[in-house]
Amino acid sequence: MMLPRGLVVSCQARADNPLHGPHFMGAMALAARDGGAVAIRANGPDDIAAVRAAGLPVIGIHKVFSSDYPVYITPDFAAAEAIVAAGAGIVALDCTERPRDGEHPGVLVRRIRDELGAEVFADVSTFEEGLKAAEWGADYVATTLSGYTEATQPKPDAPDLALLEALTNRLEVPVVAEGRYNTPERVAEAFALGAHAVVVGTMITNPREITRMFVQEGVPR
Ligand SMILES: CC(=O)N[C@H](C=O)[C@@H](O)[C@H](O)[C@H](O)COP(=O)(O)O
Repeated sequence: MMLPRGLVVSCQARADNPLHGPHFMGAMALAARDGGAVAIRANGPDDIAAVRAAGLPVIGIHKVFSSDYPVYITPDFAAAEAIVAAGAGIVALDCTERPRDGEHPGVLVRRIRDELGAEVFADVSTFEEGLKAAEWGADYVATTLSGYTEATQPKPDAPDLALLEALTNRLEVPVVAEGRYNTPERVAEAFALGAHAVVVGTMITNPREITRMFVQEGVPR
């Protein structure tokens, strides 16, 4: 198992974010490592190649947006291949069975393991999706997509601890908590419920959103 127990920091910034680009994401990864992160989650070959310099295991994703399909996190085999070539030892992908421009997630899980020799990190939104992903052979199951699929909307402010607990109670594979874990207390709660690791993104690596939160919640109107 490549992913140690502990805190994973997601270092991602979209094109509209002033911190977009491998230079900034590489620096974020070094900061996260120095702060005690055990692994980095990053998007796309360029950022993945840059965050590798931190020397931690990399959970790679490849976001490919489409106007026709809802699935965008590593939707096909070519996307997975590109991020493994860039240095991701673990490939995260959308394991919901929603329509996608790519292979069925069960096929992707098998091919990523067999043909690319990488571990598979299944991003799911429901208990049933988590069970299926584990059956397909995923190495980790994560709550990443809870709040982001039709079945789980509207998106709550809090993380989906109920889903986390249901999965940790049932599955043998390590379960990872991800999505809206934005305080140390919430991270601690996830470990108490049996999470193997917790992924934190926005609240560590997105200063624009952090600033927005301080302004919205702290500054009188
Ligand atoms: C749904 C989706 O596309 N999630 C993405 C997955 O990589 C990222 O945008 C999130 O930032 C990440 O999951 C971490 O979550 P949070 O930023 O809430 O700590």
